[in-house]
Amino acid sequence: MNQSPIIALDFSGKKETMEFLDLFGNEELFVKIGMELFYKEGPSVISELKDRGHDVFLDLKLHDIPNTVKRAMKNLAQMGCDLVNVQAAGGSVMMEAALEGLEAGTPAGQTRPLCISVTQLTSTSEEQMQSEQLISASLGESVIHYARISQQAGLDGVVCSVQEAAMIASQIGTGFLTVCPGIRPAGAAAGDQKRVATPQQARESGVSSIVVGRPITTSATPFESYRLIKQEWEGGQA
Ligand SMILES: O=C(O)c1cc(=O)[nH]c(=O)n1[C@@H]1O[C@H](COP(=O)(O)O)[C@@H](O)[C@H]1O
Repeated sequence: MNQSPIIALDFSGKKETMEFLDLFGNEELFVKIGMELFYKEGPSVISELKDRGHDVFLDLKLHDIPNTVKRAMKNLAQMGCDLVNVQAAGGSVMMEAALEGLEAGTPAGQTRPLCISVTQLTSTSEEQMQSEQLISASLGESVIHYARISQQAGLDGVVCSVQEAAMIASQIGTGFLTVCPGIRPAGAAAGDQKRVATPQQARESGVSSIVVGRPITTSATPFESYRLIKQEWEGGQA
């Protein structure tokens, strides 16, 4: 998978999104389309981003009964995105169904989008997980458990925080993707994120990919912020 930091394009519409991307010139990016943008613009935003040469993570976090997820994934596979996701809490049968849908929908001659599951949102603390989801295990144990059932279902990896990534690599294997949001350069505001880490900590923990939104999208100089985060993530000098 493309190793560039994945930029979360959490914008309200296409115009704002494209104006933002124009600031990056010809840089080939890995971008993430979330619910806000997709629910406004629909599939056309994916093809426009692909036409601009970007890799696309479509982050809709599917979580429904297996039949519904399978049929939805069949449609998403036809949109040309590179990476999609589901909520691991939907269960292993739902995750298997997601893969079946993706395989059925992938046009002949193309590779199916990678599929990862969200374990515990990076905006969730251990205390909140235990009191609201009534999970008595630790947050780390819950993430590992979800990672294990996701791998058994055939998924390509998980979304987790940097804090759990090394444990997943050692217990599940390094070929299994760990895609980590909650990335904050030193001193940046955490906002609603609870399990945060710097790009350097992400690199040192061996995560596969980082997802970065507001530290880039709300910056006065987005391309410069992206460049610095990428440098720190790759281990170069800022
Ligand atoms: O699936 C995701 O992408 C995701 C999972 C998760 O556990 N936490 C999380 O923050 N995300 C997404 O990652 C992005 C993080 O954005 P910032 O907090 O602005 O950097 C947002 O678009 C979230 O929707």
